[in-house]
Amino acid sequence: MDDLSWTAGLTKEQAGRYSRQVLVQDFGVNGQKNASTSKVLIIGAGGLGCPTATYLAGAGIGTIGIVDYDTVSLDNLHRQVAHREQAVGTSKVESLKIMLNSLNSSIKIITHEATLNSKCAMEIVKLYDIVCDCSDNAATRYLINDVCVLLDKPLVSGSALRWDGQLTVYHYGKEGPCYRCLFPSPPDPSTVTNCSEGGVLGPVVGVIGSMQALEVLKMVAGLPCSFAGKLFLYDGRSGSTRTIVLRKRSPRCAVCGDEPSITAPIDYELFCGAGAHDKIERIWLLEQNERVSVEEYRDIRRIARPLLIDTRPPIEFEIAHLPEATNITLNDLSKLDSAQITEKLKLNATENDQKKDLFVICHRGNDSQRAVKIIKEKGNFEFLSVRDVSGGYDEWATKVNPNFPVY
Ligand SMILES: Nc1ncnc2c1ncn2[C@@H]1O[C@H](COP(=O)(O)OP(=O)(O)OP(=O)(O)O)[C@@H](O)[C@H]1O
Repeated sequence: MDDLSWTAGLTKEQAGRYSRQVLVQDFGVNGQKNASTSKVLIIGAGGLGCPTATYLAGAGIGTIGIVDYDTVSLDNLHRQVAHREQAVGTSKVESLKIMLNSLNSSIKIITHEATLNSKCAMEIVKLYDIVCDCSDNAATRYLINDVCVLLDKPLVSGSALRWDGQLTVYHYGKEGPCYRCLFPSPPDPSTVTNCSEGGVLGPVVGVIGSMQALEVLKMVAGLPCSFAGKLFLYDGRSGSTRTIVLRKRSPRCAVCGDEPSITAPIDYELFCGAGAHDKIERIWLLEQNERVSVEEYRDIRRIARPLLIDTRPPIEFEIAHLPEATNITLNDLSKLDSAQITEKLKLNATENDQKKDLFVICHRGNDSQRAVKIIKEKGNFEFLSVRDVSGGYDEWATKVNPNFPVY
């Protein structure tokens, strides 16, 4: 009788090494066997890539590919925990490979010391089953997204800045949106910042990178992903988390829509504009008390359906309003209690258990400020934040949608 007949397909070495995760219900022997034949690509060997790769190597993912063009610098070490002082000045992919090999010599590590760009991305990505975006700039995010759609690969995407982190799984399951469905056009460089400007705390990238690894392990075990079609937000400062249900795939998306115009990688530096490199989107990282500009509100409603109160008189509401708006005048707002306001907003049944951000809009941005004050004074409100849209419908018509009727 050989070893395999009584270890249900795991070798003696595997059964011993991975026993503590094989014992986990729903992961089990099947998850472990799948892990050993899976090929996962990690793009970016930095703050997110280090923890993601480390946990995947520890878990026994059979083949791990790493792409990065950069060298380790001293100011990387506080968060890029796989790199050591002696690696400063040397290639990040080599430094990470050395660490992963020392953790688990039974897996294969493939290094791609290169800038992932339109020329090489298809050739590299097609070698793998699952892709982790651990990069830090808009051009690379669009590139990875498009290539994953074109090659039909699931994409586990993370980002982090200052105290905050985000995670989502794109292009997994038929209805899930891709990055481009949510952000058809690149962020305005003036509204974004990066870690070298804004800073980032090491444990925040540790949390998000670890979660990226966990989503990969669920995929290889054939379990549902927790964040396909959802955006996980982590505020490390307050310790709070929330999960937003994202919009479904857009039939008009340029890459995954019904009639895609992008059928091969494009020029992403050009698409994102000069200076887009090393940028990270700032959406959802707004301070709680900030008013939102009409452009910010436009970006927020692109990725989720927000709750919106429109305080204008009913006759003006009838002329035109945003589809998500509920009409509650200032007068009515002052008479209603918090529960009645919530009831009027008719929280979406599938998101009932989730707290949401509430926005208020009016004609020019004056009443909306009063409304925010009134709602906050009531206390006990059910919302994560209450903010108004600065400039109201007037600015919406000038800066976002020139077809919106002005009166
Ligand atoms: N197109 C790309 N091809 C290959 N690697 C990339 C690409 N875009 C970003 N990266 C890599 O992704 C990693 C992101 O890591 P991280 O966000 O921690 O920032 P960093 O560039 O190492 O540090 P800092 O922003 O502090 O200078 C970096 O190592 C970067 O070189």
